[in-house]
Amino acid sequence: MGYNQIADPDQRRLFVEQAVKNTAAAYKPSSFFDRATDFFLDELEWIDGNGLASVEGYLAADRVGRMAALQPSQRRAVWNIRKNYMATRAAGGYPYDWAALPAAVRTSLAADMTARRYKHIVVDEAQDLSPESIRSLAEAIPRDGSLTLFADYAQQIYGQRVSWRSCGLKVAKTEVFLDNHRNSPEIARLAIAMAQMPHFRDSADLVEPRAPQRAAGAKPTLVSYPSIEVEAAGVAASAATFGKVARVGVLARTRAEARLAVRGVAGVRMLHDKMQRWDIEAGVYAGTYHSAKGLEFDVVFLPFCGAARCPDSDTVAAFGYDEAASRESRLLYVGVTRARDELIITHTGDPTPLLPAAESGLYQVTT
Ligand SMILES: Nc1ncnc2c1ncn2[C@@H]1O[C@H](COP(=O)(O)OP(=O)(O)OP(=O)(O)O)[C@@H](O)[C@H]1O
Repeated sequence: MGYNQIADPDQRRLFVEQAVKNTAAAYKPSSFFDRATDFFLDELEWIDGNGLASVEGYLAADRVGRMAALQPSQRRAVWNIRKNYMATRAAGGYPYDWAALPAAVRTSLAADMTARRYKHIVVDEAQDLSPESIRSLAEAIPRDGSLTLFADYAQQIYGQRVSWRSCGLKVAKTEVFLDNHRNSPEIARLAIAMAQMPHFRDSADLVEPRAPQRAAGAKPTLVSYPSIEVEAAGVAASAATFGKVARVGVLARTRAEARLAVRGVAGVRMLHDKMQRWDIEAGVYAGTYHSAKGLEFDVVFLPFCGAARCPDSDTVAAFGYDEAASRESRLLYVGVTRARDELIITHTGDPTPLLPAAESGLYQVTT
């Protein structure tokens, strides 16, 4: 398998768009095929992530999450899109995409009788691995080896919404980590309240942390602004001030939003997904919630948490409100739990309904 045989996400999107058009042409006109490409991308990724190799298996599979269940005829249409996509992709010179790799790895390993290279595998941030990825790792170790996964289900942020318990593996031992040594009690209290909100809860895999271990600090601050421009300028000015003495994270949904909220701040370091190392000194760091996964800051700003922008309208259009709310609140949860001492959440207009209300007593509210 060569690296250049794997379709990258942009190529995958183009091939899927084409496959939706090709498949729709064989059906009577139906609004089903007008759904956002993100919806089809997500559904195909879910099929691969669960290792579903036949239409019967797909028709019988339960889907975790809040999206309205697809009708059997719609699932058959998705399966036809998948077949068309795979053929179009292969004809384009790409026998694989990233979602298809775990199944391909499993097939290779099943035929590979040579000694396994690693006896023990440890994975951090495993909540976003699909069942098929976990199975492929389990098959990469010898019978007397071990696979250890560290995962926080509340931080599952790559939309697949799979339960890692559904891998069918024999679990030798489960250890639950309940202590929170990172967040101040006030920040942890907000995170716990978020995890208890109805749109957040949807899985037995969620473990609620116990009361925080650290000394008391300040309540998270909720700041209201009259416009997005004033909000961005306000965040940039405060982040620059805090950044002289502390590690400050400015986290948003997109890089563009994060950049907007630190415009004009000298020496900002942008976070990115593939960071190999992370500077530990004081300063302002900015990036997406995704890129902040696993990191921590003394002070965190979460700008643009107004109801008009959160949940994101494109995500709502692709997946429906309930599923979008569930996904987006996990992103916010990752942002909230990056903060050690100070958390400043800002919004224009009403605050997002994905956070506990301004009147909950969990914040200092300022305008
Ligand atoms: N037993 C402990 N006593 C004091 N501090 C601790 C202890 N364990 C961890 N910490 C501190 O708590 C913070 C969070 O720890 P760590 O990064 O291991 O958590 P995590 O579960 O990987 O977090 P996440 O998955 O949310 O990124 C770190 O600053 C770490 O130094």
